[in-house]
Order: sequence, then structure tokens, then C-alpha cells
Amino acid sequence: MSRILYTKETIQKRIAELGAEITQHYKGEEVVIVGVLKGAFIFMADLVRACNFPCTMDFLAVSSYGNSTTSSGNVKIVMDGKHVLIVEDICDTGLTLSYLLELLRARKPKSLEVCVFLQKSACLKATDLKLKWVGFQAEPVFVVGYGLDRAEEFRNLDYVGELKQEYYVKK
Ligand SMILES: O=P(O)(O)OC[C@H]1O[C@H](OP(=O)(O)OP(=O)(O)O)[C@H](O)[C@@H]1O
Ligand code: HPA
Ligand SMILES: [Mg+2]
Repeated sequence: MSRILYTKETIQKRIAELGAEITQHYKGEEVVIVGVLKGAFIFMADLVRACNFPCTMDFLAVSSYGNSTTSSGNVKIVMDGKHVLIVEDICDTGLTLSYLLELLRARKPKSLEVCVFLQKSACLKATDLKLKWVGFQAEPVFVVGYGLDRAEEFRNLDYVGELKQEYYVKK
């Protein structure tokens, strides 16, 4: 790890703000909160406890990075007239979220919104992607921690850091 980008305290403070905003937005409506596995599981666990409205939870299993630090371009999915809130750890190229939104729109939800922990705007490839809530705008570097992995490692860090290039680039 080369440097810490978001400390545990910074993350928790931002989640409290997001929870209050999302609670205000749905104002007691019933919502299905859909976490995108695996990366979103830690963010979702904290976010739902900062939200206060009737909700059920579900998860989608999606993977496009595998053990690589770049998107393979292929997203595989393993998983209805309700409000659906998708919770994701990161929007990098945006290809994963774009794919998921298209898929879930076909189910004709009452509403479909996204809350993403990190967004790397500089890396965006997907067009017409609307993210209603964004935790933090991240730099275009490979980040790990707080659910985010590099080859399944580092998900359990309670902070987010930049992964040093020498850890993942073979010389
Ligand atoms: O915006 P994109 O470029 O599509 O990248 C974002 C996606 O990549 C990561 O998933 P990954 O495939 O690593 O699966 P994981 O959540 O199990 O780590 C991350 O959790 C997002 O789902
Ligand atoms: O920067 C990242 N870190 C971990 N997983 C990711 N998936 C897309 N971008 C990233
Ligand atoms: Mg990953």
C-alpha cells in the first residue's frame, strides 16, 4: 500500500451523511437495496445501518476484474415493481453498473437509483450513467480496502488506500 486515501473516520462520517440523504429521499417508501458482490458488502453493511426506512435486501454476484487490475470488458451475472437502490463499492469504467442498470431496468422497477462508495470519474467509459449518490470522487489509481480487493486480498481493511504498482505489475 503506498498511501491512505480515506481513513476509517472519514468513511464513517461520509456514510452518516449518505444515510441521512437517502433516508430523506425515500421518506418511508419500501425499498429493495441491492448490493453488488463482492466488493459492496462492507459499504452496504454500514450504509443500511445509517438508513432509516422500510427496506429489504438482496445481492447480485457480478465479476469482471477477476484477479486483474483492469476490466476484462465482460461482466457475468449470477441473480420487481419496487423502488430499487443499487449499492456498489466503485464505479471505475462504469461498465459493470451500466450493464446492471440495463438489466434491472428491464424488470420495470418503480424507481432505480445507485449509491456508489467511490467514483473514478477520470476512468469513465460508460455513457449515460447516472449515480444519484457518490461517497467520494477517487483518483484514477487502483485502490483497495473497505471491500475493494486486489485478487481477493485487502477487502477487510477499514480504510481505503492506493495499491503500490510494484505489487501488481510484473517487471
Ligand atoms: O466500473 P468498472 O470498471 O466496471 O469497475 C467496477 C466493478 O469492478 C469491481 O468488481 P470486480 O469485478 O472486481 O468484482 P468484486 O466486487 O467481486 O471484487 C467493483 O466491485 C465493481 O463491481
Ligand atoms: O481501483 C479499484 N480497486 C479495486 N477494484 C476495482 N474495480 C474497479 N476498479 C477497482
Ligand atoms: Mg474486485
